[in-house]
Amino acid sequence: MGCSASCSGRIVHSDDDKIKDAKIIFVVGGPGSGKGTQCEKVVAKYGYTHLSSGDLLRAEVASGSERGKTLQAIMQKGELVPLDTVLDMIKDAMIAKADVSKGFLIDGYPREVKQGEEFEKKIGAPCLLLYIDAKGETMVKRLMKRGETSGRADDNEETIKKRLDLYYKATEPVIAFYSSRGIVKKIDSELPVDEVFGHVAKAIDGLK
Ligand SMILES: Nc1nc2c(ncn2[C@@H]2O[C@H](COP(=O)(O)OP(=O)(O)OP(=O)(O)O)[C@@H](O)[C@H]2O)c(=O)[nH]1
Ligand SMILES: O=c1ccn([C@@H]2O[C@H](COP(=O)(O)OP(=O)(O)O)[C@@H](O)[C@H]2O)c(=O)[nH]1
Repeated sequence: MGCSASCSGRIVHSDDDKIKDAKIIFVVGGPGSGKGTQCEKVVAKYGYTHLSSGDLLRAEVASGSERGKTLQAIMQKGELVPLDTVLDMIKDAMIAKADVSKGFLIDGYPREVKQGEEFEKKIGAPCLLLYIDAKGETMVKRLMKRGETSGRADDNEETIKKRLDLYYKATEPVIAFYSSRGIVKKIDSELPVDEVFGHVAKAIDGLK
C-alpha cells in the first residue's frame, strides 16, 4: 500500500469499504496526448487496473441503452457528460475489481476540478497524478491519424478542436489544483513511447 494517510476515503457502505484504501493514480492530459498508450504499458509492468473514463462511457454507448444515447450526443460534440454519471461508473468499476487490484489507474479523469473533489468525497484521494503533456499541434496530428482507423465518432477535426479547447479551459486547472499537494509528475510525451514510459515508470517507482 503506497499511499497510507493521503489515500484516506470517507466511506460508509460495505462495498465502499473495499476501495477505501486503494492506491489511486490519476492520469491527466489532453486528448491524444498518449494517456491510453502509457496506461497499457503500466498495466503490463505493474499489474494495475486501468479504468479509462472515456472507455467506460463508450461501453455504455455501445450497450445501446437510453443513457448511452444521451451520452453519445454529448461526446460527439466534445462536451463533458454530467459529473455524477462518470463518477458512478468509475466507482462501480473499482468495486468490481477491488479484490484483485494492486492499484487503479484512472485515465482521463478528473476533467475539471469539481470532478476531482467529488471523487475524493466518494472514493478517496490519489497518491500520484501523471500529467501526460504534449503540444496542441502534436495532439491534433495524432488524433487525426488515429481517426483514420479508430472508428471514434469524436476523432474528427471539428470535435478534436472542441475537446482541445475544453481541455485547456477545464482540465488544465486540475493540474494546478493537485500541484499544490506535490503529487503531480509532469511527463513529456513528445518523446518516443518507450522513453515516455521510462519517465512514467520512474514516477511510479518513486511511490514505493
Ligand atoms: N509518436 C508518438 N505517438 C504516440 C505517443 N503516445 C501515443 N501516441 C499515438 O497517439 C495516438 C493517441 O494516443 P492515445 O494513447 O490513444 O491517447 P489518449 O491520450 O489516450 O487519447 P484519448 O483516448 O483521446 O484520451 C495513438 O494513435 C498513439 O499511437 C508517443 O509517445 N509518441
Ligand atoms: O470524465 C469524463 C471523461 C470523458 N468524457 C467524455 O468522453 C469523451 C472522450 O474522452 P476520452 O478520455 O476517451 O478521450 P479524450 O477526450 O481524452 O481524447 C470526452 O470528449 C467527453 O465527451 C466526459 O465527459 N467526462
